Formats: sequence, C-alpha cells, structure tokens
Amino acid sequence: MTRVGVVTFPGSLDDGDARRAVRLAGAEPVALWHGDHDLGGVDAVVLPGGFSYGDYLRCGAIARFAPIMDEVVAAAGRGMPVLGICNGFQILCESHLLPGALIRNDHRTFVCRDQGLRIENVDTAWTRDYSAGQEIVVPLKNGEGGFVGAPDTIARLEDEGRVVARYLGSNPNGSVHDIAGITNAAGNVVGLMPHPEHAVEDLCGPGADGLGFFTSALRSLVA
Ligand SMILES: NC(=O)CC[C@H](N)C(=O)O
Repeated sequence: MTRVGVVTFPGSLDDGDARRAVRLAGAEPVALWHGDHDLGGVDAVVLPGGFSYGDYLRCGAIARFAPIMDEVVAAAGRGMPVLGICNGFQILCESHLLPGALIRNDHRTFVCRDQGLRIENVDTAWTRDYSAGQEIVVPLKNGEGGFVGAPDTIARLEDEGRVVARYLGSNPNGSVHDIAGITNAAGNVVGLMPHPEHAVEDLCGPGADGLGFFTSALRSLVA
C-alpha cells in the first residue's frame, strides 16, 4: 500500500486531518516528527497546516530548519510528491522548494471561510484527478496568506503554467493574481493556501472537493 508521511511540527494543527484525508484516499498515513532524520520509507509527504513554532519570526521560518526538512528537500529533488498546505505552503517557500513568499493578509485580520477555487493546472502530482478549470470549495483559514513574489518570479509562474489554483470571488488575502497555490517546475511539489484535508467527506463542511488532491498523489505514484 502507498505510504504518505504527514510531518508534525511543534504547533502543527491539521496533521490529524491530513492523515485522515490520506486514509480516505486509500493510502496508509505515516506520522513523521519534525526531529526525525529520515522519512521512514514513505512514498510522498504532506506538510500540514497550523502554527509551527508559534509562527515566531514569520510563518514557517523556523520549521524550515527542522531536521526532517533536510530529508524533505532531498526527496523533493528526487521527484517525491510533496504537498504543503497553508503553514506547509509557507514552509515550502521558506525552504526554497517553491518561489515567492506568503505575507500578512492585506486586511490584517485572520480569515476563516469556505473558499471557491479554480484548479488551473492538472499536470501536477497532486491535481491529476481534477479537470482543468474545475471549480471546488474548501475551507480557508490563515493570517499570512498573501502570496507575493518579484515581478519576474510571478511572470515565470504564469508563463510556465505553474499556478495550480486561483481564488474565485473576492480575493481573501491580497494574493497577487488571486494565486491560491503553485507548483515547482517538475510538478511534484505543490503549495496550497486553502485546506483540502478539511473537505474530504460529504457529511462534513463544504463537501468532499478536497479529496482529489490526495487521490491524485496515489495515481501519480502508481502511474
Ligand atoms: N491554517 C494555517 O495553517 C495557518 C498558517 C499560519 N499560521 C497563518 O496564520 O497564516
């Protein structure tokens, strides 16, 4: 069975839901700890949401130096699928696995709401099970969710089709070009500000629109 590691940092909040999403997608969730020096032989890694190290300095700025991140960076370089959700996205940017940065929401308050997204790139390890242009709704909850980058960085992301998802409706945090998620050039590393792991069952929340991220990874590993 495919094994997907979910890293817990001090202050992680959504690691339990991420493991649950992995299980509902049909894989075996493996709990990994920030101080681990190996990935335990997993096939893919999720960096979950939360408040790693209390969001001190900047969100993700300290987690980036956790021992396990050396292993995550090395595995991502070998093509392992890595998904960073919200605080995980912040950690991926701080680790330079993804370009740009997440800064304080433009309205300066924490936002928590169900959020419409358009999936723009279905050629990544985490979005294969969606169709291009598909609109989904998943929860969004962050204080530092504004995606920014140097003009040439943003232009390169757009030119190379590396924007994975965009916000629909009013922009919730000031992200440039309504960017909600991006991928690296190889398509194995994806960062997403909204939370698909909270939308994996029809009985809860806005529905099961988020499950596709987790089933996509399984298909990528089998393909
Ligand atoms: N839900 C989250 O992962 C929040 C991330 C981070 N703590 C922020 O407020 O932006």
